[in-house]
Amino acid sequence: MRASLVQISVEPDESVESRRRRVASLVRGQSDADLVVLPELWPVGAFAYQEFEAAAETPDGPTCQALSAAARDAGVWLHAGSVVEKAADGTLYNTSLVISPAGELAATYRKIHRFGFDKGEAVMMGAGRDLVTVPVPGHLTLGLATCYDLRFPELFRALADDGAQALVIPAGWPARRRDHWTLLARARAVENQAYVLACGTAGTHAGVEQAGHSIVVDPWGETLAEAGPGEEVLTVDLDPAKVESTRDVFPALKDRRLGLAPPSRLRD
Ligand SMILES: O=C(O)CCC(=O)C(=O)O
Repeated sequence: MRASLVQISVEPDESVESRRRRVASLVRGQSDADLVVLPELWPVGAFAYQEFEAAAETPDGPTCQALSAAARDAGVWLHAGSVVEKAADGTLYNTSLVISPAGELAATYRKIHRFGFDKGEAVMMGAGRDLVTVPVPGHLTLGLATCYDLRFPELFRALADDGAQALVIPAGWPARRRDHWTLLARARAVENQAYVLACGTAGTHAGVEQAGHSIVVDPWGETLAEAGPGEEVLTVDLDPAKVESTRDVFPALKDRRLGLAPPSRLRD
């Protein structure tokens, strides 16, 4: 399975509409891939809180339409990163879109852990509640998470329990915590014996310099590829058999002692 992570630069001098056109064209250029992954909230910028309301759309809105056409033209599965979703009741969500090679919206995932503590996304957006896995026929089963979710290992263990073999994490991770990003990406791969495909943004928006450094880690924890800080496409071949062989050769997941974890404590 060939995966291409498209690390997009998000800068304030480019409009949402022109970035959408540019990104659709970048996706069309990835027709050699089976799966293309984009970052978190790339249309508006993950830290452009003031613009969330104006940029909000439905899951099948303009970003989905532009990217569905691009996925169909390229013949790829597309994790289109996330958009600001406005639900029917007016609540905003940070929602990832997965589009099939036929250009159909195959899955959505609302970010469960909202970033910002007492401001930004944490107060402006609703929290997702559903785990989402997406089988890519003939390839790997994807487990979906977004940015700050990376800090919550229990989410990834639940995704692995649900059959995830590749953990796909679009992000808008700040440069000043770049070490956490790569460390946690590797940790999630090692502890779940799964591929990690973590796609971040480049550039600076809303005064927050982005880390870039998108990274692909294999189920043994080896970094297969890591981007630099700027706009870049990272292309990596993944071997679906490696997940099962790693779990067979080093069957640590079988040694779990269940019942030690506290019950789920999702905040509203
Ligand atoms: O956890 C972090 O350090 C960054 C998280 C973040 O930027 C986000 O979730 O948007």
